[in-house]
Amino acid sequence: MTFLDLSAVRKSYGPVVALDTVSLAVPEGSRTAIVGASGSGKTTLLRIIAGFDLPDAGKVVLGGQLLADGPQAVPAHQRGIGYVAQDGALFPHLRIADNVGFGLPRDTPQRQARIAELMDMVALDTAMLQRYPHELSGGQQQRVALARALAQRPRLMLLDEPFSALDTGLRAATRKAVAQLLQSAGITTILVTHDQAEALSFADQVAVMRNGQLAQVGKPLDLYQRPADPVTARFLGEAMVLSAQISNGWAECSLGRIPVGNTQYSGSGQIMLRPEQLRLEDLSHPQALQNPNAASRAAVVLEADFCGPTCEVVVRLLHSDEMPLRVHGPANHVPAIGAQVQIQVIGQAHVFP
Ligand SMILES: Nc1ncnc2c1ncn2[C@@H]1O[C@H](COP(=O)(O)OP(=O)(O)OP(=O)(O)O)[C@@H](O)[C@H]1O
Repeated sequence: MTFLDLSAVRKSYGPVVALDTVSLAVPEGSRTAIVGASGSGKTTLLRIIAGFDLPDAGKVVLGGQLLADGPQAVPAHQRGIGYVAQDGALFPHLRIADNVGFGLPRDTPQRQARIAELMDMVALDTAMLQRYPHELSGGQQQRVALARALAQRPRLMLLDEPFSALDTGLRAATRKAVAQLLQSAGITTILVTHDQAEALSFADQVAVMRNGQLAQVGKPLDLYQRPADPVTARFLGEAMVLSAQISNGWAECSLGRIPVGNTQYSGSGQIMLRPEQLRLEDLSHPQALQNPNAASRAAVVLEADFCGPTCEVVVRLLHSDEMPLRVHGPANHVPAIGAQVQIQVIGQAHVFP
């Protein structure tokens, strides 16, 4: 069931169109990630949902309540929406206890118990309550910011790049913990990020923004495997886009014949393969020689970089003027520069509609 419904929301700052007729349905209890390049309108959209900015036109409805109809709007503090900013925005001069309890009534016997309960929810030790924000790590500060937002028992939680200041390991762990916490509390959540991997792993719905519009909205796997266009494809991860002649469920391209997923289309078009769909095989491998696409898939290694668990190899097809292709291979087999190899294609290619 739709919990947050945005319809035809528009917002301009002078001549800059920040949001251009954005409509989005967010199901109750779900996690939606809004992902897009810098300046695409993500923060503007979040601020309009929170009530910090007003739309020029369009409606914002939450749980059946009309929050904004153009510039007619319910004020931010009456919306029941939690907001966690990029830097956590904790009050530096207040101890953690007062940061977490900032919006809670003072002088009530329940206050301390509620603060302790919130610390427990975000898996922080209550021994930290007497410290100041600068005495906590970045990840701990983000959890305090989340606890402060949860204190209001929000109907909807908005997270604006809350993990971006954390280093890689802490970032993934904090993201996972926050996702689990919000899911178990049943709080509908919207995460804004410019990190596509973060969006794909956090959310059950991903909305890709481009130039103030939603380019595509869908489930993470659907968007990754079946992007609407090459720009969205490349935004969500590495993608190889090849010209092809498509008919009867097959694409003829510089890599030979490849089965395609969406078979309705026929004619000339473009197909996409992800790097994990390509493998390199030694040309002397018996399977390589038997492959009917053997000639078109022969390639020479241009670059091979060892990257820890994998190696990244750039190859050029021997019998085509196709741009060099990037392949992720196992780290225990880094091919030599100049070696001749054969490309294996795994699974189906995606045809751009
Ligand atoms: N207060 C403002 N005054 C004027 N222009 C603004 C204002 N806020 C945002 N903009 C413009 O609106 C557009 C969308 O900005 P927004 O901050 O929503 O993008 P974003 O996708 O969140 O970007 P980033 O990832 O860099 O935070 C940009 O062109 C930005 O310059």
